[in-house]
Amino acid sequence: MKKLIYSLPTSLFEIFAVEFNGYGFEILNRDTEETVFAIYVDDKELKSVKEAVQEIFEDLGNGTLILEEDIKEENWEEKWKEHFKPIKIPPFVIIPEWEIYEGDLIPIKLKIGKAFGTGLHPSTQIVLSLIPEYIEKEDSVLDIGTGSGILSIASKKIGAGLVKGIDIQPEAVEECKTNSWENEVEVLCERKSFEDINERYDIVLANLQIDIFREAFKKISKLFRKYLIVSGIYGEKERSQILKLSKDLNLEVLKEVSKKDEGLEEKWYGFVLRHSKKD
Ligand SMILES: C[S@@+](CC[C@H](N)C(=O)[O-])C[C@H]1O[C@@H](n2cnc3c(N)ncnc32)[C@H](O)[C@@H]1O
Repeated sequence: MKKLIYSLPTSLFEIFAVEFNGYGFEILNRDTEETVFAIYVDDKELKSVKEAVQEIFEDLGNGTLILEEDIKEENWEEKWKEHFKPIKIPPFVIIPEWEIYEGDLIPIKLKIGKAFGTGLHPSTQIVLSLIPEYIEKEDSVLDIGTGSGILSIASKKIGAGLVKGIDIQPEAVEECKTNSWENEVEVLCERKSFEDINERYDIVLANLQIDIFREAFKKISKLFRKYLIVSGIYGEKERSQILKLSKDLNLEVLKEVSKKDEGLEEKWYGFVLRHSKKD
């Protein structure tokens, strides 16, 4: 097992985290200028992980590997256990699968894996906070880019009917299945792109990226009946872009939520949209 310690300008860190798809980080130090973080990686994955990080650094035009050190295999799980504490986003609490929770919130148990959706990211938290308000009992839900399955599991736990979680990454689909099983809820986890979905769902959850929305918002907007919950929008520029895309498709903004991430200059945004009555 290796510990790779990297440094990035703080303004770029979240972009990196999204690009790197939630592999799992430990933030060692963060101020407004710089974020220092560690990635723990299996020896056999070392080369591919380092290359993937390097490629993103090149795209971002910044980022440095500070240190690479061996860590003992037996410390590995303990390391994660230190890092992942319960995250409360009422009415939900996200807990690592080894944790026992006895409070009043609705627990979502997650195994630590490679897929995005640990619950730490503001874009995930925004959707979680909107789910109880907009999903009614027995609503059908399509969770585009399900990652760990976190949003599908939350939907099911508050009473949704059929819930489908799709992702193009095979690891995500596996984690969606494992986590649904751990939480004793039935989610249909499938390896699929939203481009290949043709049926409509009451609710569509889409915590994706602006590039995807720019290219395929029309397609996504055809997949929901009641509400489309969009997240993964970072900063004022992307916010204006999504508002323009919505207006062009006659989608009405019912709610806008933003969340500041410590150390980052701009905020993350999420939106609840519905088909405008004029449609
Ligand atoms: C930001 S993560 C969201 C994970 C989780 N839903 C959450 O809210 O934490 C976005 C996910 O979308 C997936 N994705 C990207 N393009 C996709 C597509 N065309 N169809 C389905 N999933 C896609 C990625 O593999 C990734 O797992």
